[in-house]
Amino acid sequence: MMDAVRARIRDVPDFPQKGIVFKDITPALSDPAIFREVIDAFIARWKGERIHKIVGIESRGFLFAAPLAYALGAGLTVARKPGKLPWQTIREVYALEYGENALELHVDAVGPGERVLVVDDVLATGGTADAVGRLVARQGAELVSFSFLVELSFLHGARRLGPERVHSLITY
Ligand SMILES: O=P(O)(O)OC[C@H]1O[C@H](OP(=O)(O)OP(=O)(O)O)[C@H](O)[C@@H]1O
Ligand SMILES: Nc1ncnc2[nH]cnc12
Repeated sequence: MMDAVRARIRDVPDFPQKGIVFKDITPALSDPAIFREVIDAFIARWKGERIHKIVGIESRGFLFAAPLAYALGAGLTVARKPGKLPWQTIREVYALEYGENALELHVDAVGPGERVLVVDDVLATGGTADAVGRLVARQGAELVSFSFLVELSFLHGARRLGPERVHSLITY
């Protein structure tokens, strides 16, 4: 299981800067059978978990959050880079494997009583997902888990997020 998907994720050395080995997921998306296998695996993990809303993280997280929300019958919302969301927002700053950034969420994106799943393509240091977890918590929603296609375990992002609330389809 997942071996065919793993085979379609390629390493790109020194992208976007020297010393980073970038996991390029685009070959896994462009093959229809592989893309289906990925989305079906996310669905299999989260169906029956009463997820009310999925937060997709800009930008590659959107690719998985949207079909998963559709399949689960959950709502979809987005955590975006600063200045992209038109309504009133809250913001959290975070350090990335390569730099620093911030993410925003609409104030009414999630709220009390909602079971929320945060979805992204890659878990590296966990800084990005942790920031989104803080945004969700600030709005009083219940953060059920974080779910990723790829986890780079040597960067210990799961330790940072809390291993019991981290799910990954493929681990390196
Ligand atoms: O665990 P971390 O160390 O925080 O890194 C993981 C994040 O980095 C990448 O996003 P990036 O900021 O490159 O944005 P993109 O998806 O728009 O390319 C990736 O898609 C994750 O969101
Ligand atoms: N090495 C990596 N490959 C792909 N996405 C990433 N996001 C952060 N680090 C990454």
